[in-house]
Amino acid sequence: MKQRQRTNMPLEISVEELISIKQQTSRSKCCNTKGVKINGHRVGCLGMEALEPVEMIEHLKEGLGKQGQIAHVKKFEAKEGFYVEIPENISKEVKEALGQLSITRLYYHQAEAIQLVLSGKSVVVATSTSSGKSLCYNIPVVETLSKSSMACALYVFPTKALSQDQLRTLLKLKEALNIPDLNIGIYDGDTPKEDRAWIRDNARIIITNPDMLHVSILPHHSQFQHILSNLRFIVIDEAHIYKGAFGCHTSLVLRRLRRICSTVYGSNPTFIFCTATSANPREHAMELTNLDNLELIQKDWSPCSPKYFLLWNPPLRSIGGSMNLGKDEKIVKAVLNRRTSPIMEVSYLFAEMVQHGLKCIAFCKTRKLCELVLSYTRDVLKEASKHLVDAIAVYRAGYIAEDRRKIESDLFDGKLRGVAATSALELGIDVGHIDATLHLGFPGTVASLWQQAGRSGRRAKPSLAIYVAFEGPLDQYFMKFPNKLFGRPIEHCQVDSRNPKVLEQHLTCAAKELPLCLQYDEKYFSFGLQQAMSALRNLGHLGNNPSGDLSKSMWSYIGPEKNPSHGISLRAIENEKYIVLDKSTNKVLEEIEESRAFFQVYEGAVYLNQGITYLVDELQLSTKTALCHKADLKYYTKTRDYTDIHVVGGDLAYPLVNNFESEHVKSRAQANNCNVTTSWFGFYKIWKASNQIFDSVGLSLPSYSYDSQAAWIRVPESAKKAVEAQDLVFRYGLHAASHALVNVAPLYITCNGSDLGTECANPHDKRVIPERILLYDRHPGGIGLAWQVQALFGELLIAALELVSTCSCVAPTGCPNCVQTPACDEYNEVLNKEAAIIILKGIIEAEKCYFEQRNDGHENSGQV
Ligand SMILES: Nc1ncnc2c1ncn2[C@@H]1O[C@H](COP(=O)(O)OP(=O)(O)OP(=O)(O)O)[C@@H](O)[C@H]1O
Repeated sequence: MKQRQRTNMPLEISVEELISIKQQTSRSKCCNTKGVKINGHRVGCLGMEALEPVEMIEHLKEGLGKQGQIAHVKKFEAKEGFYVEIPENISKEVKEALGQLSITRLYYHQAEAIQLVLSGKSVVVATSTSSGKSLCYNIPVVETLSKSSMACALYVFPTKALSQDQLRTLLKLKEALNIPDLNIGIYDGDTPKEDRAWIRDNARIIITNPDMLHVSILPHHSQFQHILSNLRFIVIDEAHIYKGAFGCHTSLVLRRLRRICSTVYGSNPTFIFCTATSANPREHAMELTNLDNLELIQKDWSPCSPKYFLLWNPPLRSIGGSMNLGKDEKIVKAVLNRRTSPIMEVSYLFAEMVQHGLKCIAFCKTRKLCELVLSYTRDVLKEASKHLVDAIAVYRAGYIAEDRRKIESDLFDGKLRGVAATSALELGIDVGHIDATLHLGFPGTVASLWQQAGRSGRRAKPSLAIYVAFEGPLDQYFMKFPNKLFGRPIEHCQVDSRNPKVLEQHLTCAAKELPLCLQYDEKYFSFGLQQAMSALRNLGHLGNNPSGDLSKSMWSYIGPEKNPSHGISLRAIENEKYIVLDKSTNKVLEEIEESRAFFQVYEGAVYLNQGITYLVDELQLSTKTALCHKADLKYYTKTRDYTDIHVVGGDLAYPLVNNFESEHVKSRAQANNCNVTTSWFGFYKIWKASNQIFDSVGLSLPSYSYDSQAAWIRVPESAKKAVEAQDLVFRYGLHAASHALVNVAPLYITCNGSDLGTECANPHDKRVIPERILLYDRHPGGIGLAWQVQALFGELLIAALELVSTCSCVAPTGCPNCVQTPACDEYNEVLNKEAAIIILKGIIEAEKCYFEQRNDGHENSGQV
């Protein structure tokens, strides 16, 4: 097959060029200048004309974006697809079936993947969103299964929604193929008990997830004899999801699966991985399975339409009228330096998209942000085009599965014109054509931003993506240096399958499934096997029969648990949930994980769901139920709480990287297991219109604890004294310095600001907080972030100092660009920027001195 050269270089367009393009071409189609006003500010237009993405950019320049919000426009040029004929070795029947689904030719990469798979090679396909990855596995699977009546396949998806989506696709293909005995079934937690035995015995394609493999299929593998003995293919789609702690667990589940297939059932299935683009797709897939060889396909030959990518910086606040600059110039300047709310900006943009016929997903980092964006967008639509108020919805975790399926299909059918969604919609669930995506803040990784933006323009039409910046340093950095964003390399997918703790956990499961044998099992579990097995023997979890030559080397599970897999969760999923019930309809509105419940529902809380306001009347702790009713309220509520971190010494979840010898800036930071406890003691009632607190109510709720990991460093006594010598309060400085580290962390490690927490000083709680800077992993159980932070602590301290000392803000409490963070448990109340600078300098100096002295000591003792 001959490859053709294509041009897909991104083209930079400056705002000035855009203006001149606008002047040369006709005026924007929408010339309704009246506009929607909220609180006296123009927040959108009244027009309803359908606009193409490029026209929308013009329209925004003339209207909503008039205050210079558009910091940059980048155009990704369209590229043509490179098609080839469906290979000759694909049967006439399969070709005809594909024809019925309008697939008459293949993209070059599809044909390449299919040929490799049919020749028995395992592959990883790492091409862009909507590049036809599903056919890379569906064609070889149906081709093989239609020829051999025994052959089977196992499909693994990370979510139930994706499994449902894939089932629909496969059923269409099966219908077109007309092979009645090609039974396909989903085997997950939602599969009714009465259907399970039939699926186990009859399905030739089973669609499942890693959790189900772990707790059900592998522990009861003999019940799956039919499929495991005939297993020809294992498909792992959306493989990029398997990273961090979840990836580590999944890799060990996949190794257990390979071992059982080969040792018990004599099958050696071909693996087909599909993944979003990452820096290391092949290495990542190999680490997930411990396969020696995998063919990589990453050159993408699918067509794509042009995409316009806008960077949108909310305007600086304007203060009108009778302002007396002379009176307190400093404070006025500080206020002037603040930008308007990115949440409002996204809401206005969302309304514009919907009004002008661009189907849109507004990606927000948290569930609460989704609800706020929906609610504010509806406020604009009420003024601009009332009939569209219900054409938008929220899509996020927490909603019951049935509600989410309804939103997916309404979006697909066009009943909905837009959704405000969390990353739950980032994965490839087919919601039909999307024209535009909005991104409220940087999602944490470039890979994730491209994945989200890839949800629009999936067919041949141009599309638009707008990234709206928060005031935080990372977002502002990208607004200032757009090329740093567009040129930023895609991150690696990190999996550490050698984590000894996780390996031991899965070895107990593996030994229960089939006795372990060092000689045979090292090829699945690598070199850590011997050490982990001996640890398990010492714990009394593995036992052998010493009488025979063979049985002596076979180690069975003899530990205390009947089903060891039941005690091991692959992802930090909480099983304990609170339900929120609408009293008047008895409808369950949401299920909230226990760790988050008391932030949202308590007696007197104002709770938002699909943009509707409810008042919580009662929280029943015994039944874990919050009862509420719809209420039109002019205020919202915010809990008052504090979080204590108890660092547990010794036993590390992840091995400590001894960064004394590494290339990183040296520091004595440590990473330890920790216990995080949140206590709630009250809540504020705050007027929506003015953001003014008007009431404070006490609360008595049980505290909530979870285990995680933290990285921390001690503050030297000299730094504390230096702060106090300036008449500054140490705890204010410590709090601000800790925030600065949280703010710079996403520049160095793959995470969101909200993934990491720190010890936040509470204005009403005068307890002494430990003299340390500590960053902890906010995910119950931890996802390995503390370990990454610990290795980079030296760099983070230097970057934090630079951030705070170069920030031009003048208020003692700093600004969101330096020491404030939206993730602060204490609403950024107890902060002091000047003291933070002294503390950060003090730690950096102390660490430098320590290592210099250490080096001198080594040299003096003859060591280098
Ligand atoms: N060879 C082809 N010819 C025409 N259309 C195709 C071809 N291959 C795939 N498509 C269409 O492209 C769309 C996207 O395909 P698919 O969902 O498989 O992409 P994907 O890469 O798996 O997407 P995601 O990254 O979101 O998971 C589908 O509508 C599919 O029918």
